[in-house]
Amino acid sequence: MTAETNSIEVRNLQTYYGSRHILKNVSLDVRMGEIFVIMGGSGSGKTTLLNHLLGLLRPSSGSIRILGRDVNAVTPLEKQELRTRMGVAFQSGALFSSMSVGDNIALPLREHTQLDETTIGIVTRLKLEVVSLAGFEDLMPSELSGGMIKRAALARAIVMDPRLLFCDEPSAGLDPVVASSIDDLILRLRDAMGMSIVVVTHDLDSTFKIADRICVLDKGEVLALGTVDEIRASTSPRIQNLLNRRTEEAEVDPDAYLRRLMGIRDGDEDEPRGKRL
Ligand SMILES: Nc1ncnc2c1ncn2[C@@H]1O[C@H](COP(=O)(O)OP(=O)(O)OP(=O)(O)O)[C@@H](O)[C@H]1O
Repeated sequence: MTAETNSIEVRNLQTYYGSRHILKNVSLDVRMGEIFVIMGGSGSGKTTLLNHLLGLLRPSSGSIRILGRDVNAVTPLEKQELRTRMGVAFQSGALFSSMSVGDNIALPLREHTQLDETTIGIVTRLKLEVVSLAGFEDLMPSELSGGMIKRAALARAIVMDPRLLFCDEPSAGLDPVVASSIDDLILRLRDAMGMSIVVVTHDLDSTFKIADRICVLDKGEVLALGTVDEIRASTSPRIQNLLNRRTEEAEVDPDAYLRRLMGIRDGDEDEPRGKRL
């Protein structure tokens, strides 16, 4: 039974928006306990795929099994039960601004469990401690920094001890040091709680730091899927192009660039073309 080794199984997923073909025959597995990064450029289909995995979109065809259940064949009650086993940290943090940090984190417990308030308080404070925000429960979201909001969103996403955690662009908008500390936190959460974590990002540094396996999406297709080493070693020009984009930009030959600007063609004797016109 594959459900014991895979927390997600996607087979031949196709998505159309009207006549536009958005996801093209996507198949992938996310294994229990791994950090699986979905990366790709803007418009490659990352958010659309994430929405499918969360059961928010119906595929045009293909199947999606989450924790052993076909998300498009479950009853509404089963879907609700499945959702309590999945935590989601959205890109913006998505905390309710009118509630304290503690109330934001306690919300899933109040909505989905019968726990009494004392226990809810203990679990909330424990989760805040896990994300290094101990003692911040009485602050309002507006009093937190960008990095703290991401941490609080992660605390809320794990408050129900999910088997599967989804993080949408967890380090977007953060400076590199804070972004790196969020990467460390994601690694620590997986090690401490043993859950599978699906991260959607376009950040290469973050991807290579946290991923066990990477799925590279390009124009709605799985361009590559493998470990960090496998992706780095890929000989596909499209993958290499993606990985080396920054390097290529950094390796512009300043002399050649200046010659181009001045209109000097290769082979010309340093005479700007403009002079001859
Ligand atoms: N509701 C929609 N209706 C029509 N087209 C859509 C809709 N949502 C997304 N698309 C299109 O689907 C494609 C994939 O979009 P998606 O948001 O999944 O990409 P992405 O990789 O998450 O991009 P980004 O990193 O910019 O968020 C894009 O071409 C987008 O324009």
